Amino acid sequence: MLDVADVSVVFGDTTVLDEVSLRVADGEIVALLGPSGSGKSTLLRVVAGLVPPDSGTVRIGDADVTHVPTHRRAVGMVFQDEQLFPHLSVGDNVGYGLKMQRMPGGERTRRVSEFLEVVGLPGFEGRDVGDLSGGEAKRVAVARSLAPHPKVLLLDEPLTGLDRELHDRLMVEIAAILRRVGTTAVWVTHDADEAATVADRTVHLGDL
Ligand SMILES: Nc1ncnc2c1ncn2[C@@H]1O[C@H](COP(=O)(O)OP(=O)(O)OP(=O)(O)O)[C@@H](O)[C@H]1O
Repeated sequence: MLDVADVSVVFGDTTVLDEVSLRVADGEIVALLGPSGSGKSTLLRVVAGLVPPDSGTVRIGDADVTHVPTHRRAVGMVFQDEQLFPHLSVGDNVGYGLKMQRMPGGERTRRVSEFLEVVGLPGFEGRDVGDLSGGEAKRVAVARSLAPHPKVLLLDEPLTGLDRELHDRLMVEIAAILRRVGTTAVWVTHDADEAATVADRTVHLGDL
């Protein structure tokens, strides 16, 4: 589903990614481990189309997307400091990407409620995001990223900054959601235990 081949990224005179290759099968969850500054976020940003590689290719499904803009790559993202749109309801947050895709209102409403159910928050459409707990907000962010049916989901240390108990609970919950949906995902983490819990396979950036 995802095929990163010989990707290099150079910032100034520093080579951050040096001919990195990574393949992720359909429905597979891969954990990407590596020390701080090793280029994990940069690799996700290349897959997302936010950083153009200096060389190499990115394929998603059957398509070479190396030069395709982010919004046409069918990639979902969940970041560490994920911010929901504070001025939008929970439902409008989850439906945001669908609106961008110009999905008609009725279908959008159904898709939003489907994904709020998927993340265990049925009926939360009208809630104010400011009233959500940290765990609920994170699950809304996951619903928002999954609702447009991304071909690949990229998670960049999605649980960093949460207290241990919430971290451990959400780690299990989110991994179960991704499995249920059959999502193909790359999950960046510093934490080898988190990697072992959430992923089908763990890769170390230094080995790629
Ligand atoms: N746009 C940029 N311009 C210049 N240097 C950058 C840019 N983005 C990242 N870097 C540098 O590239 C290196 C890799 O950064 P990256 O964020 O990919 O690492 P990481 O493995 O995700 O780190 P962490 O685990 O700390 O988040 C770092 O040295 C960083 O300072």
